[in-house]
Amino acid sequence: MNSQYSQTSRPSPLTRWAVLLFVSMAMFGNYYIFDALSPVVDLLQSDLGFTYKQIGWLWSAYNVAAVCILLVGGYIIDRFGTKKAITFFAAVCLAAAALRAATPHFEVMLAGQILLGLGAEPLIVAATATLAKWFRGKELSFAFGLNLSISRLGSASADWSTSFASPLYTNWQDPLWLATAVAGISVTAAILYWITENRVERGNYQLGEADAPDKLDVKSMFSFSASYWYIVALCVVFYATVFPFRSFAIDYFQQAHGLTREAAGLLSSMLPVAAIVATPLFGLWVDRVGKRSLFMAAGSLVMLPLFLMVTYLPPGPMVTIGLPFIGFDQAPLTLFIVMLMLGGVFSLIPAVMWPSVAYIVSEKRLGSAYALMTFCQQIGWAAVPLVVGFLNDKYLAGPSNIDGYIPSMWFYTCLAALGLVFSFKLWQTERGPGSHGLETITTKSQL
Ligand SMILES: NCCCC[C@H](N)C(=O)NCC(=O)O
Repeated sequence: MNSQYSQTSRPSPLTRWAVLLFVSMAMFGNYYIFDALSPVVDLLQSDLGFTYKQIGWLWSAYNVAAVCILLVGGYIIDRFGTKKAITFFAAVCLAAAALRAATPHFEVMLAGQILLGLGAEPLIVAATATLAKWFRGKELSFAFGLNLSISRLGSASADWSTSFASPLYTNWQDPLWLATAVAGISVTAAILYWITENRVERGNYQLGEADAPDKLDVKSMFSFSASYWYIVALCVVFYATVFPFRSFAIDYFQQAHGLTREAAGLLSSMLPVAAIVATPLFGLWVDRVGKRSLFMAAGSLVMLPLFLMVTYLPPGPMVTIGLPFIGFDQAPLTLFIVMLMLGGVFSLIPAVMWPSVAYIVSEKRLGSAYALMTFCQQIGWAAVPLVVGFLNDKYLAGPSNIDGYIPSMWFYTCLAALGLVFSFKLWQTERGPGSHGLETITTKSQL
């Protein structure tokens, strides 16, 4: 596979950064649409009579669809190229967002979420392939970091919409139409990327080929090392804890802690906001000092008590939270501290975990390794909202019975405990003869 630009005919840095901007804007929309459902959870219940179980299904439908499409998404990207694939999948996300907003029927909304899973996850894979194509041999890690930060800005913006678009939150539908408009930005950005790449191709510039997009290589997947499987296991339980907690967080803060929707949105947005700033910084730090599995174990340890802290600790005094231009509101100190710590973990573990795979797996198997990891991630992430929705319904969780949320908080804690076990096993392995250098490789040692 030719993976290098020809030195004489490389596109200008400006073109490269324009591509990063367009692809990242497409990802911004992708993350916004996904997260736009969280702030309307209580409205779906009050206006449409949805149960927590049904809402759990809305989240899980996304993952089930993603699991299916991940098996063929790589082929589609390979066959049609990244510019067509990104535009196509962004258009699928737009259709999904419109379908989800169009009617009050659960089945139609479920179809919208399935369509979103079919569009959004392969769009992420196509975006990764695009960055690899345009930035290989250049500022690839930095480009990935910026791309993830802009994506997380999409998540944060969906949370902030409870403040900057608060007039829309008189009904369940208008915030979802806003998400559909944001999906339009995604499609526009994808088209701009297509035009840019067309110009580059017409100018006879040579672009490197991306790594083969993520495809599942069933034969070789069982020969990955123990360290790889510990990372996959951590990935599964980590995202199966954080993403579903985020999905239910705004509603949980409103119902169990009596916060306004605005305050709950601001509090929930602390997770992606912390990640926007801290993820690239943690990446730089780990590159300098190594100790990757120790960092993952430390992150898992910090996460362990957080769900019990929000459940059992006294709320403490009210503090002002928020950001200029977005808004300010009041929230209990305990929740603020917990979300700050969770934001730290949400920055640290992804910043260390995803790049660690590259030290463990040979370059030619990276595509399969990441595809398999994402595949497993989706399965865990699909199951947990169903369990949480079931537990909340079974124990009649709600403002008049806030103890009904305790079982789901213990469930998150059990998952976090499993994460600690897997990261500890990884750390043990990486300190022994089976080490891949996760603890020792640094930017200095590679010079
Ligand atoms: N809110 C969109 C979910 C993105 C899922 C994606 N497969 C993923 O895990 N990305 C890495 C991350 O940390 O966001």
